[in-house]
Amino acid sequence: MSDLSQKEMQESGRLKIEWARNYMPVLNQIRADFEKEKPLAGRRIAMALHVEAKTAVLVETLAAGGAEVAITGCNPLSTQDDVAAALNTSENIKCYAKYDCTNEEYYEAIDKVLDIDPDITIDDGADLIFKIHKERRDLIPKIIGGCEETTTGIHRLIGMEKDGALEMAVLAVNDAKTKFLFDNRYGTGQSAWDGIMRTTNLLVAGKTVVVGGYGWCGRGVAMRADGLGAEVVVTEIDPVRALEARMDGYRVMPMEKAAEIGDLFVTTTGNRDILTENHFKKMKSGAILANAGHFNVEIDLESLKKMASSEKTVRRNIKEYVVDGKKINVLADGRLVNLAAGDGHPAEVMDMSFANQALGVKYIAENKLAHGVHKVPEEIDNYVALLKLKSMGIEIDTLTEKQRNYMDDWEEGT
Ligand SMILES: NC(=O)c1ccc[n+]([C@@H]2O[C@H](COP(=O)([O-])OP(=O)(O)OC[C@H]3O[C@@H](n4cnc5c(N)ncnc54)[C@H](O)[C@@H]3O)[C@@H](O)[C@H]2O)c1
Ligand SMILES: N[C@@H](CCSC[C@H]1O[C@@H](n2cnc3c(=O)[nH]cnc32)[C@H](O)[C@@H]1O)C(=O)O
Repeated sequence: MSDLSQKEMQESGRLKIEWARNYMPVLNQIRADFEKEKPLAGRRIAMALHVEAKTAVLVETLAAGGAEVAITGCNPLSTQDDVAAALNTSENIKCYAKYDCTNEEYYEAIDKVLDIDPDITIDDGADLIFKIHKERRDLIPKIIGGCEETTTGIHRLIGMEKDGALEMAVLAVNDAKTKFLFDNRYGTGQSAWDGIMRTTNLLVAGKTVVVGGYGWCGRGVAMRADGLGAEVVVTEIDPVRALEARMDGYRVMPMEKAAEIGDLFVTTTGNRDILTENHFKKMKSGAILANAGHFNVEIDLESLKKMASSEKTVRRNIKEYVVDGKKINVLADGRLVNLAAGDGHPAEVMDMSFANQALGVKYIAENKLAHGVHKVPEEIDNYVALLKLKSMGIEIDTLTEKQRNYMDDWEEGT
């Protein structure tokens, strides 16, 4: 990509954005409404999201609503530089993201985004909010609210709220039904496999796939592995989820045991140390490890590096570590395999996630929210679902008055 001229980069990014936009009907409807109503006129929005085509469609929707937007990445390996270049040609949008940036560059870009002096933030992992609370506290009085895209980000913000440390309102976008039921499950289910398959060019059928965590992402990853012909093993720490995995037809066991039989491991927990030294020692030669959860600590790379007698890149986005003469392959440096080694979720699911973001930002702009973590209002969730159904040409029934009364009536029996 770096061999392309700036103009070619912009054109390549623009084509990607147009392609994604064609499959994001809900966000397109919201954009049309925003263009007419300008609900974000005069607003300054700071964003840290994966900078790729679908995110660009969201950014342009917010700008169409009248906002000035500054954006950077939320993962050093998920930025697509051509999309970033295209965004920088749009009016009222400034993009600071860069693929494969150093830690220093990553946080410098976060600072640049915050220099817009935001009244609204949009995060994926709460990087902006943490920076604001720790180092840019002068910004706090002007901020009217923020949106958080992902499960782990919300867990941490709730932690901050409990400690009395959260000094702004945040909308928990991940927890909207039209987000996590589709994005985390069907999105991660498809895009993690897309990333793994395009990176390895190997067959999934006949392999033993170990999925770490059976939350919404884990369910999607397990379901699609099953569909591709793998034998699926799930590891969990939550007894109810472990039971669900078993009843959904998968084998359940501790990672200690799964490590011995897995060909391919996918972590989806949002936690750390899911695959560690003990497990690496037990793995078969040729084992492939990928992370589709949160940061690059689900796979304990530090230990793996220490244990390995050698380490080399054997294919783009695959690092082979030799441990006791066995080859252990890690995809995308343990970062999100769907974004760092793929193009992220399909446009149709990001359509709903980002519709919640756009309407969430409008909601923050129009309501004075108290400090703390707030739910996305049910009306927004249902509106997104209805628009999506409409775009798919699907109609549903509505309750009659008689049915409504019957459901609530405690006096009606058999
Ligand atoms: N790759 C992506 O594009 C993508 C998309 C959505 C969410 N996420 C991220 O993926 C992670 C999971 O999200 P989710 O919505 O599925 O969350 P979730 O809370 O529904 O699921 C996480 C599961 O992991 C389990 N778990 C925790 N520690 C474990 C351990 N040590 N061993 C085994 N299981 C363990 C939990 O019990 C839970 O069932 C989060 O970090 C989220 O931010 C990634
Ligand atoms: N910033 C952290 C957090 C995990 S990202 C997980 C989030 O990424 C979002 N996501 C997945 N695919 C895409 C995409 O293609 N574009 C933008 N966001 C995406 C998805 O909504 C999910 O909640 C990290 O990079 O490690």
